[in-house]
Amino acid sequence: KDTEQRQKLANVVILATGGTIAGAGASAANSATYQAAKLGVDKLIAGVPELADLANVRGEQVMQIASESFSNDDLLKLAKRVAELAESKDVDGIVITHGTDTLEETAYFLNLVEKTDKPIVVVGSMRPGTAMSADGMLNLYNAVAVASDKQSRGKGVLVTMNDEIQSGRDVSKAVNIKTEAFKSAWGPMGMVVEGKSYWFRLPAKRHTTNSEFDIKQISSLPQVDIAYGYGNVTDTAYKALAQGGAKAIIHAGTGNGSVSSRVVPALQELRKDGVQIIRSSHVNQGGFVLRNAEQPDDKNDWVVAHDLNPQKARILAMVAMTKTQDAKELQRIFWEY
Ligand SMILES: NC(=O)C[C@H](N)C(=O)O
Repeated sequence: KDTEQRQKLANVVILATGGTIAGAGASAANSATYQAAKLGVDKLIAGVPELADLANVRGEQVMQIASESFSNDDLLKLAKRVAELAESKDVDGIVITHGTDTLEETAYFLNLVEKTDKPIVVVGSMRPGTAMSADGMLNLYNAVAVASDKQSRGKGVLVTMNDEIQSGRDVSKAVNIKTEAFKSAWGPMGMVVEGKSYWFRLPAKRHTTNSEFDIKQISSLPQVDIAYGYGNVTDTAYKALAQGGAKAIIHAGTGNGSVSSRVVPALQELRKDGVQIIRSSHVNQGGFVLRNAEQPDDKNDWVVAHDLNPQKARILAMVAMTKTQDAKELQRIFWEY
């Protein structure tokens, strides 16, 4: 392309972290059996030559891992690099290729801590590039399309999977074997079709430039762990997590974040010892925990996670606890973000 045409296109940086979108299987029939995090970012970009029609694209390999192994240090490393790039005058948008298992956690983390209105789009795939009907190429094409579109600015961190534009706050991996894997209880924000975005909704919760959190002020994250609620549950896991150093425990509760009578006394004790107790729900898609329903949260000084699933509640608790150790203040943050 001539220089004049190139100058008109947006500059998009692709930060690669691994996942199935960079995966490879033994044969084209292997859609589910393969190794994640094999291909480098240059190969990913070379695999979709049409990206050059959308933007001036360059890649950086930030890490090369399957996303189930993502650590808090990895989150910080990635978020700090995103912040540096977002400040650069010659970057208009950022795409992050990521494994789908914890993609919803990273997208929400970035949504909370990046102080920019430039588009940040997180993307993955359900099938490796070597499989028949691989979904990574189109997902990546859509991510670059959204990241280079001025309309995407100021809408928080976005996720492009299966032709949909989802809010990084709301979206969650709800299905693990289909390409239609990512859903939000509140619906997608828009669609991308043939490189063009169509928008229908805006996020109502605080994010990015309107967030009180800033990655530049965060150098470490407190330990927050999750324990699961089910019939016949005991308090063993909760006590062990606290003993292991958890500053907050997310209760991945049944229904409305309900807590078994066998577990309640231990959680009241742990709260007295300074551990934050955050009631979330593990119902698939559409958990919604009400304060003082099911449990007397005011009396116990516990927090409810609102509509955040347990893994997203962990992210918000870690970020919030870089600023406050007060349960009432944590609750305000859980309502607002
Ligand atoms: N589809 C995927 O990307 C799954 C993979 N285990 C990952 O999260 O890295």
